[in-house]
Amino acid sequence: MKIQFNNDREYDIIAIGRACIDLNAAEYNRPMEETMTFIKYVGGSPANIAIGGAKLGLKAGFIGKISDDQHGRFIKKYMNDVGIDTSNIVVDKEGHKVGLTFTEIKSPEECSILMYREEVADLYLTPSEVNENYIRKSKILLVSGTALAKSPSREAVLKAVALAKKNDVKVIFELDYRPYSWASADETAVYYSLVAELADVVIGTRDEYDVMENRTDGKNEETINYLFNHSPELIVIKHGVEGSYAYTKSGETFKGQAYKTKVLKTFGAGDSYASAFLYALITGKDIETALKFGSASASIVVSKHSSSEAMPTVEEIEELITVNA
Ligand SMILES: Nc1ncnc2c1ncn2[C@@H]1O[C@H](COP(=O)(O)OP(=O)(O)O)[C@@H](O)[C@H]1O
Ligand SMILES: O=C(O)C[C@@H](O)[C@H](O)C(=O)COP(=O)(O)O
Repeated sequence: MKIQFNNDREYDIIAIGRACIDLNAAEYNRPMEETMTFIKYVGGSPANIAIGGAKLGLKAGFIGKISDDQHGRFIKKYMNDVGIDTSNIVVDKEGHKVGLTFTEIKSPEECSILMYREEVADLYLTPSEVNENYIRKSKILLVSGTALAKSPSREAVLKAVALAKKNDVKVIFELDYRPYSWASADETAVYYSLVAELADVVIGTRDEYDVMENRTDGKNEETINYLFNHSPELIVIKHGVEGSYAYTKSGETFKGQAYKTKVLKTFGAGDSYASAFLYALITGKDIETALKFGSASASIVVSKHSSSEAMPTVEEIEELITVNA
């Protein structure tokens, strides 16, 4: 099965949500309390996915809100420099700052992130800052679940999803669950299921689907039976190093294997996976190949220091797949 996209569109992918700052521990194998130096990168899951896509050659755009300061300008310049259209990134005029994510690398297996997301600019994106004329130019609208955590960003995203559906733009919902911004598990489940039911493709980890279903120990079969009663035609459920599954509405199941690598840190896997998986779908590859692209991209990024800057090229991904064939 292949997903059909509108090929007459100027953009391959427009992402909506946060563009932030990652501060990744420069010193490895120690807790954050003992980490004194951090290296700055652009971060934020949807920004990382757009950056990954642009590095693979996709024409990408971004809808979001950044701070009117040095960090906001750094983000915009970086995104421009990698070829992302930033015309629909709004600069906040009310003093809201971009989110910061500090990362801790205690060991390759034991990594964590610490997010500073109080009153962040991205959650102040308003519906009036979402433009139909922009969204209609894209094949895909990539929605990050975190952008649903608070109003007015929540309504801005719901407007974007409605406009995408009206204009035959495929809605890809990356569950991207970050507990920090949400008021309660019930609220998260309400908005996650609302958007998942409207999306064409849903991507998330098993744990994130449990958040959507407001349960623990959920089963993939139950998740797909529920979602295939609604709009989704493709559902991707990731299981960390155990690999990932793609399910199609027509009843096929595909399994993607993780590629072994020398892991430096575990974060960045999900965003690199999503960008390469979507790249493969957009360029007409089949789902099995898309799973390989996602897994290979993630394998490359977990072996490097950043999430955004480390995003691989098509050649690097293809080489890894070939070596492991
Ligand atoms: N330690 C690892 N080594 C190699 N590949 C990995 C590793 N961890 C994850 N991956 C790859 O990244 C994909 C997404 O990882 P996962 O941890 O499920 O997502 P997230 O980062 O969103 O939590 C996996 O399906 C796998 O292909
Ligand atoms: O999404 C964020 O705001 C933080 C990211 O930029 C950070 O690099 C990260 O945690 C990525 O992890 P992933 O979701 O496993 O790809």
